[in-house]
Formats: sequence, structure tokens, C-alpha cells
Amino acid sequence: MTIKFGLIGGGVMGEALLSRLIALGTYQSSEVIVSEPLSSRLDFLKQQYDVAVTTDNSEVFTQVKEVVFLAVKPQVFSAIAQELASIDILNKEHSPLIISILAGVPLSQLEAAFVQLPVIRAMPNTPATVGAGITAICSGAYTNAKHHQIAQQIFSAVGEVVEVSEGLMDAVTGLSGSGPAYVALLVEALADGGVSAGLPRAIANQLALQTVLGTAKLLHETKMHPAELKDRVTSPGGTTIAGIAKLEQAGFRSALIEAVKAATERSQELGK
Ligand SMILES: NC(=O)C1=CN([C@@H]2O[C@H](COP(=O)(O)OP(=O)(O)OC[C@H]3O[C@@H](n4cnc5c(N)ncnc54)[C@H](O)[C@@H]3O)[C@@H](O)[C@H]2O)C=CC1
Ligand SMILES: O=C(O)[C@@H]1CCC=N1
Repeated sequence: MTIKFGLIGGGVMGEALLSRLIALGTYQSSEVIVSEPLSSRLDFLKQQYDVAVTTDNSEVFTQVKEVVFLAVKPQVFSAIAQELASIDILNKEHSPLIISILAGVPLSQLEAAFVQLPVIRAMPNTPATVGAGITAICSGAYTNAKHHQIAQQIFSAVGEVVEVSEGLMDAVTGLSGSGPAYVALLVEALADGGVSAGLPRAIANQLALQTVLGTAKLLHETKMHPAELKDRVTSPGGTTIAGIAKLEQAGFRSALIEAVKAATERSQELGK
């Protein structure tokens, strides 16, 4: 069987993508190879997804025919680039498409490491695990329509896809890449508020989670502006405006704006 898809880095995001691609049949298990230094992860991925595994990244580059998917930490990128310098990828019969989801690492660095190979930089997020992710992609200089279609197919298997210019990728990282963590904090804090107000923990968790999920669904399906929904919930002299006044006092909106800006700046730093 031809190996079409190679994953370098079988951690949180690598597995999130892999699990969906196999479940949806985008790639068969027998068409996939994963490279990962941790033997515990390798054993788990092999057992869970029945894919070929290796600790040698060069095996992925020499075997894969279609896509090499880079999902290591940005801090590991220069070591991998050095490893690759010794492999003659260009003389392969088929040059694979390289897809990188590394925060901050720009196309210029990727293309310097994968000389003349087609590269697509992408930023997915963890809801990809359940098919509810959103991924922004931007294409490098050596890509064509076929590469573009492959990337679209991979990321639409795990949620929505948007295309942005590369200059916006760090901002995407600060908003939707990191955003699931902000929303998780919100759910946790809402539940804590409920517990503080006397609710049992399990009920508070359920109320908090379904409130966030339901609100997102309502906004998504009706396309209502968030300010309009806020106004609809807020009765004059009622409970919600009392809560909102406290949020404003504590700088809730400003805190979120600053969080996205700080994460964007960190993404920019990671690419230097
Ligand atoms: N976690 C997230 O929500 C998101 C992460 N990303 C990006 O995805 C990348 C991976 O992040 P996570 O999956 O969260 O990290 P992770 O730490 O869970 O996974 C990285 C994996 O790479 C492996 N690894 C380390 N050195 C390696 C090497 N030399 N060769 C091959 N594999 C190696 C590690 O053992 C680990 O299993 C990062 O670049 C991050 O910026 C992008 C979007 C969202
Ligand atoms: O925290 C990080 O650096 C990665 C990138 C986006 C989400 N997690």
C-alpha cells in the first residue's frame, strides 16, 4: 500500500487531525506513517489507529507520496530542518506537500528548510478533534491548485477552513488557535461562580458548558450580532445588567482583547 500521509509529531494536535482523517476515511490506516520520539506515544498511536510508526523522521520523508504534516513544537523546528538537510527529498519521484501547523514559523523559514517543495502553513485548533475546528491556511510559492485542494480536504475533515494572507497568521494563532483555552477558562469560571452561589458542582458544570455551547450555536445559526443577543438577554433593571456591570468593572472585554494581542505577539516571537 502506498504511504500517502506522514505525520511528524504525534502529540495533541497531530493526533486530533489523524483521528479524524482516519475516521472519515480521508486516509486509510495503511496509508499513514507517524514519526514520534516518545515510545509510549508511538505504541499508543499504533495500537489506536493501526498506522505505521517510526522514531526516524527521515523515513517519513522518504516514504510519503502525498503529504508530510508537521506537528512538532516550534522550538523543535530547527533540529528537524537540520535532519532534513541530509535527505535528498527533491530527487524523489513525487515531491510531497509539506503542511506545517507550527505556531509562528513563517513560510520563509519552512521554504528555506524544504527547498523548492510546496509548503502550506496552517493554524487549526483543538475542536478539530470533534470536527468543530477552524483552520486558517496560507500557501507558499511552490504550491499549485492540487496542493491547495489537498489542504482544503484535510482541514475540512476537521471543521471550517478560511484562507488568509500570511501576515495575518499570528493574529489567527492568538484568536482561534489559542482561543479554545480562553473559552475553557470561561466555562470553568462560570461553573465556579455557580458553585459560589450555592449550586452543586455537577449541575454548575453542566449549566456553564451548555450555556456556552448553546450561545455559540445560537449566534452561529442565526448570524445575530453578539451585541444584539446581549441586549435580548438584558432586562431593564434585571439580573443580567447587574452581572455585566461587574464584568465591565473587572475589565472582562479588555482582558480578552489583551489576551489575543499577547498570544499574537508570542506567535510573532516564536517565528524569530
Ligand atoms: N495544541 C494546540 O491547541 C495547537 C497547537 N498547534 C501547533 O501544533 C504543534 C504541536 O503542538 P501540540 O500538539 O500541542 O504539542 P505536543 O507536545 O502535544 O506534540 C508535539 C509532539 O512532537 C513530538 N516531538 C518532539 N520532538 C520531535 C522530533 N524531533 N521529531 C518528531 N516528533 C517530535 C513530541 O514528543 C510530541 O508528541 C505546535 O507547533 C503548535 O504550535 C497549532 C494549533 C493548535
Ligand atoms: O499555545 C500554543 O503555542 C499553541 C499554538 C496555538 C495553540 N496552542
